[in-house]
Amino acid sequence: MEKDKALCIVKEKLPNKRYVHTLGVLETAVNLAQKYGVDQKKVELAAVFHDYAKFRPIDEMKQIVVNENMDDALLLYGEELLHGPVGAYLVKQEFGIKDEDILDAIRYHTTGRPNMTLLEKIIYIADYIEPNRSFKGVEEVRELAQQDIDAALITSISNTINFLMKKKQPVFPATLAAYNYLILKEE
Ligand SMILES: Nc1ncnc2c1ncn2[C@@H]1O[C@H](COP(=O)(O)OP(=O)(O)O)[C@@H](O)[C@H]1O
Ligand SMILES: [Fe+2]
Repeated sequence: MEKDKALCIVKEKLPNKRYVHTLGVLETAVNLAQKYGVDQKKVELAAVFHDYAKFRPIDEMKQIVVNENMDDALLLYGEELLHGPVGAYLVKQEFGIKDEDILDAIRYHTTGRPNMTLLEKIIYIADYIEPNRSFKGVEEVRELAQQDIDAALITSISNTINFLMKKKQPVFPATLAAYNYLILKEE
């Protein structure tokens, strides 16, 4: 599918603010893909569709997790975790996007996981640092992303874990595993 067609599809599904966020992720991800040498077409589709399912009814997303035998843990760590895996499922079903690299980047964009592909890392980081984001610590990750994508990932994942812990919210195990994987690899 062409990027412009994908953009038309998500524009219909997302409120304007989320669509503008998606455009920011697209621009940032394409930039990182050029820097790190990742297929531009794959990065474009993964970026445009990453939040495709964000505004689906929670019950519908939970039903898909159950019916499609996805990881049960997705039902236990907060509703925010549903839209990645469900989005990957829906873009395959509805638009015939079968490229597993693209689907994985959509699937894991919220939680991360150990041993992420470069495409997954780029979507994760682009989601975190796109120009419309303005939270404490974002500038440091923007700078790291230009030097060392793994360093950017360690900082953003660690910020997210800290953020969840401060609010006494549960942390999805794959996110902790992603952090450990990156730290152990550094040594
Ligand atoms: N590892 C995690 N475990 C549990 N909840 C998480 C985790 N990572 C992110 N979240 C929740 O998901 C929200 C962000 O989802 P994400 O897909 O990264 O962003 P977006 O809002 O752009 O869709 C966070 O605000 C947080 O509440
Ligand atoms: Fe998201």
